[in-house]
Amino acid sequence: MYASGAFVAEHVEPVSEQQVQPNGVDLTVEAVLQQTDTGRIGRDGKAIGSREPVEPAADGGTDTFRLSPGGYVLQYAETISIPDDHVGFLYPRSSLMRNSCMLNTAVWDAGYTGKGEGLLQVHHDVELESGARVAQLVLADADHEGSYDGSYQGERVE
Ligand SMILES: O=c1ccn([C@H]2C[C@H](O)[C@@H](COP(=O)(O)OP(=O)(O)OP(=O)(O)O)O2)c(=O)[nH]1
Repeated sequence: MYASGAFVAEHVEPVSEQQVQPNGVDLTVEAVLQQTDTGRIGRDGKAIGSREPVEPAADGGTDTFRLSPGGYVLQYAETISIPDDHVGFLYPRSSLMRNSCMLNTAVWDAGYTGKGEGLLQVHHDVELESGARVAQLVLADADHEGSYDGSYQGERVE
């Protein structure tokens, strides 16, 4: 069973009322990166290629990422903590999809804490304001053996 948005909100920081949805919590854009060299997925390890930030344009006092078609790494602004007995899934906001963009995501493991990342595919020019809501995190009940102890534990958490 999926948890309510109010329950998910207890595991997202910071969170405003506007972000809390009936079934989940919206996450917002903190930064957009472009990969600049080769990464590697090996049998026993992996390496993430270097990335460079896309500089936002200052639009009447608001920072806006103006993105042309391509693949970008999007960094969320919120720290997520996936509680025991749950697994997290992230979906794009449908308005992003309706604007010819897609956010690709993976599994959010029980015990993970951090500010995660997603792959943003842009199929038509789009503008994303810094701090805009782009995705929704949901939590489902899940059995698990052990808790997340991988290389991304605590990422970007001060
Ligand atoms: O779209 C997603 C999905 C998950 N995560 C976070 C939560 C998850 O628990 C963590 C690690 O994901 P995964 O286990 O898939 O990473 P890996 O590639 O297997 O690396 P490692 O073995 O170091 O964990 O990344 C994201 O940032 N974005």
